[in-house]
Amino acid sequence: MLEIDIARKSYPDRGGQPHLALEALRMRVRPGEFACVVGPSGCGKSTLLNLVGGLDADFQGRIALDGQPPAGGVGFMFQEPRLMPWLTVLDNVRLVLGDDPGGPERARQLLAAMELGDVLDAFPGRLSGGMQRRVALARAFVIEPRLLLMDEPFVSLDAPTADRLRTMLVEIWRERQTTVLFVTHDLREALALGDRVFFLSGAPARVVLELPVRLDRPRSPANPAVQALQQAVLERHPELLAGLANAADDAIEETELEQP
Ligand SMILES: Nc1ncnc2c1ncn2[C@@H]1O[C@H](COP(=O)(O)OP(=O)(O)OP(=O)(O)O)[C@@H](O)[C@H]1O
Repeated sequence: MLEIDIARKSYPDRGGQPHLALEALRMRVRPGEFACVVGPSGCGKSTLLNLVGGLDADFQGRIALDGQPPAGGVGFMFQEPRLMPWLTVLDNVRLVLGDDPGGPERARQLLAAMELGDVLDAFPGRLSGGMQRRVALARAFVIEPRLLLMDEPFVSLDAPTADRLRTMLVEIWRERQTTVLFVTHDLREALALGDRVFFLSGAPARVVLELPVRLDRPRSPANPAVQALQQAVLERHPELLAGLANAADDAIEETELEQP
């Protein structure tokens, strides 16, 4: 179980005033659950992931994974793939493995599963944006993390590429039962991916709504059931609409594009 109880997280020095980013933020994520976090731009989503991943310890509160601070066994995937340009695809994934004897074989298998078996020796500069994200996805899973933190990993990709990556992510997640905390601006993406969606308020961010998603998988953001759920959420909680990038009008447009 991932337990997040953040009493306060503030940043110093904002025009002389401290900026209170998170306050009274509480979340519980079950083992193996795919949890999504949505919220307005700048509300503190990346801050939350940094605290959960132990990249920032300067906060008041408690974060525990199975009762312990979540040190080690935590994987990250960010908005940018953050690959080393001077290393090949295979070496980028092997880089995070340390001395793990089974690691290199696992790296090859994961890259093959990501349909990157033919470009193991290529350098990242030669790859498309979607391929680079697939390398980053393989790198995130190769350490077999207990917890995977994802910060808008599919942003700024075209829709079919992002969809394909989501499908691949859900496939590996289901095989491995990794606990995932996935941050996105896009409510439809959250509803397509998550077992549970946490909605954050504007700063100081706290959880204002927690929504279990019980739709069958596989789901895509364009799936009518996902769109209907999005509409239902926004009709019932119009206050959420203000801050979310994915306004209801977008959903209607996409539904029309889906018509035969
Ligand atoms: N190192 C820092 N020092 C000072 N203020 C910071 C720092 N990092 C973030 N902030 C501020 O804290 C707030 C939350 O930032 P954060 O990046 O966590 O939001 P976010 O929800 O991830 O944003 P976005 O949706 O734009 O990705 C913002 O107002 C930001 O300016």
